[in-house]
Amino acid sequence: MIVILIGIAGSGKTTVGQCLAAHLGWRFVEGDDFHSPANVAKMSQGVPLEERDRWPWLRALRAQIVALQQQGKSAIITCSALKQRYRDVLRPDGDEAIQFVYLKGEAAMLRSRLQQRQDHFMQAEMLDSQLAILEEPEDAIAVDIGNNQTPKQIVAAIIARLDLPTRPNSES
Ligand SMILES: Nc1ncnc2c1ncn2[C@@H]1O[C@H](COP(=O)(O)OP(=O)(O)O)[C@@H](O)[C@H]1O
Ligand SMILES: O=C(O)[C@H](O)[C@@H](O)[C@H](O)[C@H](O)COP(=O)(O)O
Repeated sequence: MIVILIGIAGSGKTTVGQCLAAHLGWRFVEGDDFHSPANVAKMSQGVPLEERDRWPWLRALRAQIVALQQQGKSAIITCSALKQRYRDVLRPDGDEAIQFVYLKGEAAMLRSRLQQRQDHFMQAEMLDSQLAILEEPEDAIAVDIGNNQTPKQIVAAIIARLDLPTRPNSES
């Protein structure tokens, strides 16, 4: 099974995704690693990506998903995937073995997190552009990330909502 954590920058895709993958003993695939150097340079300068910048990135991630499925591997993947047509690249055929989990949080909290986050090309100034293009997914399981929930609590909520197996010897 492939679980794709989606949402606005700062929603915790990487943090929660690493925690969830460790808990399940699954691979973790960071979607941001599939950006071209040109995309990273653009975002580092505070310039939001355009559609044409996103297609190669999304297609590369899709290729990774297909490769994982061919190898019979389960994985947690992160990708903002803010628009329906981006999600359709990642899951073109409605494959039920690929599940989107939308980390849903309020803009003020996301902004404050991005202001505090260090060493990342995506700065807080980019938040408004992300909020502007977000198409709230109808094809995802939405998980609330508010109320000061810890990553572990959010992981537990995802596991419960998706009815995922937990390893007997994994830490909670
Ligand atoms: N549940 C949480 N509670 C508090 N801080 C969090 C939580 N999840 C993520 N963070 C912090 O918020 C920032 C953004 O998280 P990150 O995982 O990078 O989000 P994304 O990958 O969606 O952009 C990071 O500094 C991270 O440590
Ligand atoms: O972790 C984050 O801060 C975000 O996920 C971030 O890296 C970014 O959102 C995309 O990778 C860019 O693509 P979009 O402009 O399509 O979100």
